[in-house]
Amino acid sequence: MQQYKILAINPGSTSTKIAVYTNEKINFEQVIRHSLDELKPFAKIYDQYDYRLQLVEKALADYHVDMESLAAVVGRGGPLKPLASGTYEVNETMIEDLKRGVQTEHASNLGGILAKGIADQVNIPAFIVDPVSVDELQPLARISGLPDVPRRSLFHALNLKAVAHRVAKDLNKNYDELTLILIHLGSGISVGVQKNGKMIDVTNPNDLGPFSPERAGAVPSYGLINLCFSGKYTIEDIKKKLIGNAGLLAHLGTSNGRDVEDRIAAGDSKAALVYEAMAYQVAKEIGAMATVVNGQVDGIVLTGGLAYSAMLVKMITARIKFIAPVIVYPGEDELKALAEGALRVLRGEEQPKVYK
Ligand SMILES: Nc1ncnc2c1ncn2[C@@H]1O[C@H](COP(=O)(O)OP(=O)(O)O)[C@@H](O)[C@H]1O
Ligand SMILES: CCCC(=O)OP(=O)(O)O
Repeated sequence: MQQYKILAINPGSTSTKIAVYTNEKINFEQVIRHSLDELKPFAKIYDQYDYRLQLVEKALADYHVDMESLAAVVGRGGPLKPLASGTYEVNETMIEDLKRGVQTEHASNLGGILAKGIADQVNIPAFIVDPVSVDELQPLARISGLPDVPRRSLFHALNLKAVAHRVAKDLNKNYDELTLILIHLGSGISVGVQKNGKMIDVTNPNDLGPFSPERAGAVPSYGLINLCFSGKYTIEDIKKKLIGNAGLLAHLGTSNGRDVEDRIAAGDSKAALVYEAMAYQVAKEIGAMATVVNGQVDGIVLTGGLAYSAMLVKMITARIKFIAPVIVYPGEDELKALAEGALRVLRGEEQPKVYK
């Protein structure tokens, strides 16, 4: 069997995760952490490019990776223009959109740019897979109460699509025939419903749905308007308040689920209330998504870091198990999902999509 060595890069807000795979087998994985102080000098996400590139190149050198041995480099895709699910070859149009953050600033905008920067050094293709702007919303799901503020499809597409494929395989069912409610329980929380292989409705963890360890989710709009026009905050302050300094962190001073559970075990009633409120909001959103498909749900899938928490999974499950069986796939394997997306193209199983 032909051997393809692939470098996968997943830039997050405080880390850059990299891994090298030979076909489906991992050779090594490294999480490069970035402290707030290290990132402070960079006004925009793209300004971090050289800094992160050097760290990735150093990691490759430390692991003695011969760049000439790579068949492709693949990065997590950012909030590009709304697009279909799949693997895309990184092109100049994409690079321009990633640089300027065409929909919004997000660390994942660096994924495709870093992949291309490294791939070009050895003349191999660079790809992204299932970027956060995968958009398969049905028309009904796009309408909000304000015509000039439509609902947008921005979510943990890479992890949720990969997990949906895993569920189909494990249940021995056809991916396209399953109806699943899929929930990424990470530092942000996405809740979506997938029917016939398409995520027909989903909450953007940065502006809708449940609150999460670091983000506000949907907040009462009147209160938010008053906050915005109080004169106390700039637009950047408000964005940071909603995305990064909200949720568990705002209520409890930590975004770490394990710390919250330790506090609950020690009798902290505020921690218990807030943690249960997060589970309650997740469950409510799952209930809402069940109505999208008239309750005809094959499975509810909990994934992401917080799905390791037996306590949280129990609290959510108690409220939703009447809808459909609950399936738990803790953690995320986005690096593997990236490598697999690149492999499908290298093996000719899938045509790379072209970003326009
Ligand atoms: N065993 C655990 N118990 C409780 N919370 C956990 C556990 N493992 C991870 N978490 C929490 O999961 C969250 C991070 O999830 P993750 O999927 O890694 O995030 P991201 O979406 O940012 O990649 C953090 O709040 C972390 O504290
Ligand atoms: C923009 C939606 C996806 C998302 O929130 O990703 P992160 O949790 O990695 O910021």
